[in-house]
Amino acid sequence: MVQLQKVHGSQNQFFLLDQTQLQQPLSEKELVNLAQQLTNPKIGPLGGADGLLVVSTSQHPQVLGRMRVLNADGSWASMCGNGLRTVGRYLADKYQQKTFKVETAQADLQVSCQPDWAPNVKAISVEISPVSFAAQDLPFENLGTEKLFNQTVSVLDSDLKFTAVAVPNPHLISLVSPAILKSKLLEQLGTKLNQPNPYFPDGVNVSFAQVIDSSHLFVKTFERGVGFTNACGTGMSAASLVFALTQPSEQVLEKLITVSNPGGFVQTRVHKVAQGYWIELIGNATITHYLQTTELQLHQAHPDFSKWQAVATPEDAAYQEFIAR
Ligand SMILES: N[C@@H](CCC[C@H](N)C(=O)O)C(=O)O
Repeated sequence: MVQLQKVHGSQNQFFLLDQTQLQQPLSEKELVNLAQQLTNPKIGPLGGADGLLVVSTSQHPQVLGRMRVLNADGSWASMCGNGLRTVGRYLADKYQQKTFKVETAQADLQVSCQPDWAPNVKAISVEISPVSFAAQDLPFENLGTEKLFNQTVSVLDSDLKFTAVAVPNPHLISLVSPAILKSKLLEQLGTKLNQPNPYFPDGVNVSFAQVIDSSHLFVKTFERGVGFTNACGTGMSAASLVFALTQPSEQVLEKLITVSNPGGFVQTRVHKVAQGYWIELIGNATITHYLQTTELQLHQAHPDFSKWQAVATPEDAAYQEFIAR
């Protein structure tokens, strides 16, 4: 039998598959198909999810494992902050280690177990990096600039100021008023920029952030390859960086920021180093269910999810109680 997990970070939901359990690891094509089917709310188990996290071995020295990320639509993502916390927890449990690195598409990133936020609410801190503002790293084009930093862009909106930043997955961030946050604009922009468009050829995660005070943001994200999610870890990290850099009078660098989101909250800290910036992202890493299936099922073009066994853990109830408080 093979065991998968259903996990979440701030209720950004994923299935987690450790390919090292399999006699024959899934091919790239099989992984894409599995992600599309598992995450589909109409046919996937447990109401689907936002993505599939794929764990495998890493050949890099001093690294505990490798994480790859598939969005719900089957596109690959170069990074996932909420996902890395849950993969970090998985590897911490598997290898009984508290501080280690995980290989991701562009970098080996630091993970460290934190004290539980509450009984049955495990917390993990992860490194979000590398950070780049260069157009070719998102990529974006036809916006009349090589770097989009706190600028209006008439083809996107006449008033809002945008920053484009790769962490390293691509994000477009705007600090907005509560009225804009409530409007349809985020959905309209997210939809426009995640279908074929002249500006972001690979799509982009779009986040609106409301500054609540100098140590508190609220961030909502329309994700590339998914749509609205309860939270986007890299989006909240990117928004914290944009807040720190565009509002220097708030002196946010190196300080803990609480970032609320529709699924709960995380904490971030923006660090300035010689090479630029990196962001620390701290938040829950919750296992909601263990799923059992056969290796044969995973290789099927149309897995029969009615044959998969799901066992709930007490962790989601604990998380819900924690955020309600
Ligand atoms: N939810 C994630 C980001 C997942 C990938 C993203 N949709 C992309 O395509 O870049 C997070 O927590 O960071």
